[in-house]
Amino acid sequence: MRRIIDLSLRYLTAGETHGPQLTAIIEGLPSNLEIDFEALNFQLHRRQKGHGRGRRMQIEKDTAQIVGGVRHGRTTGAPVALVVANNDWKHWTNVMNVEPIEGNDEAKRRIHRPRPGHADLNGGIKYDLKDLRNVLERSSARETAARVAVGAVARQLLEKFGIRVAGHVVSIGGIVAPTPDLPIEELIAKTEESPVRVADPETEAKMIALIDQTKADGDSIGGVVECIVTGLPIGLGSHVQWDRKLDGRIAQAVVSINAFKGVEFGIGFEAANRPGSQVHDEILYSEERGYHRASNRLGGFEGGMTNGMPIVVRGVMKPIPTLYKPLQSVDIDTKEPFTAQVERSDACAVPAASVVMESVVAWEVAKAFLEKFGGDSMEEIRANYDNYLRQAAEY
Ligand SMILES: Cc1cc2nc3c(=O)[nH]c(=O)nc-3n(C[C@H](O)[C@H](O)[C@H](O)COP(=O)(O)O)c2cc1C
Ligand SMILES: C=C(O[C@@H]1CC(C(=O)O)=C[C@@H](OP(=O)(O)O)[C@H]1O)C(=O)O
Repeated sequence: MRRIIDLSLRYLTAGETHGPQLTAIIEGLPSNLEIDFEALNFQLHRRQKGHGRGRRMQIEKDTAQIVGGVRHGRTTGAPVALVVANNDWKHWTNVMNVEPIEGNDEAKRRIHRPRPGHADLNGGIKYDLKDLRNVLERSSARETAARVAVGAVARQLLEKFGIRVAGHVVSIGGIVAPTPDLPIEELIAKTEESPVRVADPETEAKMIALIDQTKADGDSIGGVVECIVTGLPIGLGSHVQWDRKLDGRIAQAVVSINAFKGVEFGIGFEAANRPGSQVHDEILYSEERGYHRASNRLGGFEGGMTNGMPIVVRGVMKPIPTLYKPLQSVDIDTKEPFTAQVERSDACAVPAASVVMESVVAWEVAKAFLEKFGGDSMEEIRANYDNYLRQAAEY
């Protein structure tokens, strides 16, 4: 039998939210990529911030340890293994290790009243698990800490080729931030210190007040986040096969983030309301810039390929499912109506989610980059990249 070996860049994560740690393995990185550990941990730190998060974020101080594939600060070409420890584990060892049996303390922690909007009921039925904690533990967005660590490595690879990934919050609970028409460096600087990751102080104050009110009401809110990727060559992704279209792959990655329900590129759904003349980006040519566009309404993609303009992608996050004033549910033991179980929870995680979105987008772009310019070492990739840029400049 012929075995098909997947040589592309890939990763897997493992670990439970209240288990000892999260683990990620990245396969397919080239050798000689310098890893900046401080920059990696900075991304994890950014994901923990944001107004509206619950107490868990005060317990955790996320840092990644690299336990494979890196020596002397550089990748060796071997799989890179990363772990992020859960500080909270020490409070959960009994709950995680002792089976809940009628009458014991752990039985009180068994989850049997599924939360609408979370994975509890579907996961319980699918995997035939009578303690819905077995679903919650893995469906928790704690897993996104591992994805941010992985995305931070992808970012570092992209940065070596001048490709930068940034993000910010567009709206929270219906409050929309004015569009920041700023160069990417200024956008990062202006939104970085904001507890809701917006550039405008007035919007920031309104969003904070709404999050506080929502929390006081025992409710939750979602929002829209935007990610921008600059410095891209033309031609990442491909039109020739459905699963090689990079916009499609980014869409999948974005909607895979916990609580994300939709995605759009450039003007997105607004394209439905305009004639073509106000949607398509006219093609220009100059000696110094080569082919470029008069606008970027399509968010950097045509035919599933980058067109050299920045990728602009937005994702919508629904409100957090766990409500302190819980919704109607059913007890899976008795089938009687009950309100859903309440677990410690965030009221709004939109600012944190914007960092997760940057990370998954960085990953998809890095994967497409290596598909096009791939080699076993950074030096080989650099040579392939330079050669392509020369070829494209002569086109
Ligand atoms: C950064 C982040 C933090 C989250 N925090 C919570 C939380 O505290 N409580 C909760 O119920 N859901 C939280 N969620 C959302 C759930 O993880 C998510 O709704 C759940 O896994 C079900 O998946 P789905 O919403 O994608 O269908 C969070 C999501 C993200 C991205
Ligand atoms: C742990 C994180 O987010 C968690 C995501 C989450 C959920 O249901 O998705 C529920 C909460 O879990 P806990 O009950 O442990 O506080 C959040 O804190 C994190 O982002 O690192």
